[in-house]
Amino acid sequence: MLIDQLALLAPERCADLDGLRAQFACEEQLTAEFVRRKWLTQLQGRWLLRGHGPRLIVGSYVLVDRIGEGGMGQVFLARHRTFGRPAAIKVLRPDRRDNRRGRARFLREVRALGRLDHPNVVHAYDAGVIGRACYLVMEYVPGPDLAQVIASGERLPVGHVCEYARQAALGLHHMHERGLIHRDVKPGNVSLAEGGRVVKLLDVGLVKDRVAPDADGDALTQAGWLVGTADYASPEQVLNARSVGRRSDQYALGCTLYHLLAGEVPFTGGTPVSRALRRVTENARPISELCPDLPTGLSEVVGRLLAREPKGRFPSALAAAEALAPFAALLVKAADETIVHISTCPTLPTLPTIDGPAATESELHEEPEVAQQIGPSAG
Ligand SMILES: Nc1ncnc2c1ncn2[C@@H]1O[C@H](COP(=O)(O)OP(=O)(O)OP(=O)(O)O)[C@@H](O)[C@H]1O
Repeated sequence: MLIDQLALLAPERCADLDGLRAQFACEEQLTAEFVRRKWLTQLQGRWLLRGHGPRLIVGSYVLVDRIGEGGMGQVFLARHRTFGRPAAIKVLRPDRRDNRRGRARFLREVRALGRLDHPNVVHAYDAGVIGRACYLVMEYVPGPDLAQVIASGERLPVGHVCEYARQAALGLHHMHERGLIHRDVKPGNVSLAEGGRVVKLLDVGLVKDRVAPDADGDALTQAGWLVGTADYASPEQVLNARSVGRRSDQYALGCTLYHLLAGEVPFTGGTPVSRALRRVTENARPISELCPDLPTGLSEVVGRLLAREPKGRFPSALAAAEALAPFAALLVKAADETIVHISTCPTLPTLPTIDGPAATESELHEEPEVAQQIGPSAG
């Protein structure tokens, strides 16, 4: 049976299998029963029923469920087949596979992550190609990400926000030391792990490699700030994506920090493009006008991160982290409980687990669009 061959069931379930097999006429019914019992996820059930079971296996991992999709990739929750540890697998989107830029951006993320090793940057475990599908296996970061926190309407304590920004700055410093510029720092790319205690920078697909620039110059990301989110891009990135430097990441981090503290981005109103252009000619409204109760000195730190000229910012992301430390440490020391109370964020999606909700009959028979695209027979 395919389920056995793929070793999809947890070992403790296998003891009950013979009895169950006797009760069901065919493998399809048995698969549906496994999903009903939550021994298989809905994704696994759907793909098995559509005959795409083998595509659930990606290298040493088995796909568990779909986490989300970005401009470049579809991201899946997966489990190591031997060790059982979770991982996130990003697969280049089917519509990008024949696109030179799409592939280049994906491979750029793979190469960049392979050079990084820092607690505040998502770890890469593995990468590979199956058929035409490139994939990247990463540390699974359960979240929520800071965009989800903002969307939930929950206003985090200032100390927590500063600690998150401090850790993100340390992650950026590590990247900068290795010649990489993130270029897409925004709340959605800053995610939380370990119950909200640890920040992880995600999605380094727009990274600029100062050590080994791409053969096609920087044409790959000329529109980088548009690809990223215009509300967080630095003035120099708005003017010319090629001119970004390490301090551009500080500006984007400053916008992220501002958004978390004030509940809005530094420039509001108008269109995304008009907001981005205003950044070139205007200073951000001082955060102290929106948040008069911030601790003394924090507004200056935010203002320095948001300096229009890069030379007005901190000399390094490490210096920015050090400047944020006094505002972060005060509250982080006192917090020995989970920092972000996910249950109080009503809009956060439930992340899929093997014990997710049971599938409905119609969901089980949905066309597994993604499955068509993964695996040796996809190409
Ligand atoms: N290592 C990871 N662990 C858990 N979730 C992840 C991981 N990497 C990405 N994700 C989630 O998967 C989804 C898609 O991520 P991805 O990085 O592909 O795109 P994005 O940042 O949403 O968009 P874009 O690539 O266009 O900037 C997001 O919800 C992201 O939070």
